[in-house]
Amino acid sequence: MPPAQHSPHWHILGAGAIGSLWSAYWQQQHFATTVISRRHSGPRQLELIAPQSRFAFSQQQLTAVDLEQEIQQLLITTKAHQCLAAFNSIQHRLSDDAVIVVLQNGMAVNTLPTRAQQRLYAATTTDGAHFKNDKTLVHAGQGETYLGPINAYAKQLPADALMQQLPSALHLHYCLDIEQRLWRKLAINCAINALGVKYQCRNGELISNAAIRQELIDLCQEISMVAAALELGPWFDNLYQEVAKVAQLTHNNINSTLQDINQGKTTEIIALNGYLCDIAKSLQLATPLNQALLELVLANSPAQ
Ligand SMILES: NC(=O)C1=CN([C@@H]2O[C@H](COP(=O)(O)OP(=O)(O)OC[C@H]3O[C@@H](n4cnc5c(N)ncnc54)[C@H](OP(=O)(O)O)[C@@H]3O)[C@@H](O)[C@H]2O)C=CC1
Ligand SMILES: CC(C)(CO)C(=O)C(=O)O
Repeated sequence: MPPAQHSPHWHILGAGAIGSLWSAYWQQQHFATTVISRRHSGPRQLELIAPQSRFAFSQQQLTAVDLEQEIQQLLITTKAHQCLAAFNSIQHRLSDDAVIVVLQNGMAVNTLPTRAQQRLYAATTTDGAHFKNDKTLVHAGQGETYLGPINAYAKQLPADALMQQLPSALHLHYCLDIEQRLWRKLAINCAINALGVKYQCRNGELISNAAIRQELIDLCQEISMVAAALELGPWFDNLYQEVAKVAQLTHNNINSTLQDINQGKTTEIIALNGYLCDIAKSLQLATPLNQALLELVLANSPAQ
């Protein structure tokens, strides 16, 4: 079926696992999408294996140089440390009133030099997606995605106007406190990921092993201290309990930082514990546990 008339055309910058997942579901709804790739131009045939469905889809790929069309709607799903460079590579193609959604871990969304009337949103997800091979994408866990406005112009657009453009197969929630949600995810990742690297363990062992659990509790206290100084709210007061719930729910997971290291990839650690340590420093707070874990992960990572 051809794309519905007047349906939005989404460009996806960072078509790895999450970006391709969104592109698959958009295509299922017959929305036009274009993937902006660092390396390739041309079509790509893929298959999505999801909890409730399985279907073939294709991606139209273009490099930033080959882009001709003005971008009106942009989803950014690079890793956090890739976000600014990726954004800068396509800036000139963005319309003055483009809608930009940044879905990734960390806070890089706050560094993007958007123009005054561009609408900037951030999103955070507990969906799980990975490529089984070059052509097969797996939507491993149906999660929840929270999305909300970052700048004043985005706040002016009614939530429905944006939500009806997004894939209906995903569990999406519009929220006005998206910064708070990003911080929650950041705190959870700061607690789980580097410690998982230190002990080379799955998430569940962080709470089932008494010695590691004590380290996790201490780490959570340090993160809560920073959150308290930033007045992020009572959710962070019982951070260990929140982290333990996530570790339990994902007990069989190898966290994404450990996976990146195992695959020889650059990790997002600078955007996680690195970001937290920088904020703490600016508040004159000491975060020795986060700092030590940051250094440990960097020492185990390929060049950042
Ligand atoms: N996968 C998951 O289950 C989850 C992921 N997340 C978060 O979502 C974000 C995306 O994760 P994920 O999809 O797994 O990551 P991937 O590494 O699979 O995807 C990132 C993509 O960005 C591309 N990219 C990087 N720089 C550029 C650039 N300058 N121009 C164009 N493309 C670029 C990469 O392309 P190249 O091939 O060229 O490197 C890659 O395809 C991360 O922040 C992650 O933490 C959150 C929850 C779950
Ligand atoms: C929640 C958690 C820790 C699940 O593994 C994650 O987001 C990650 O691995 O980055």
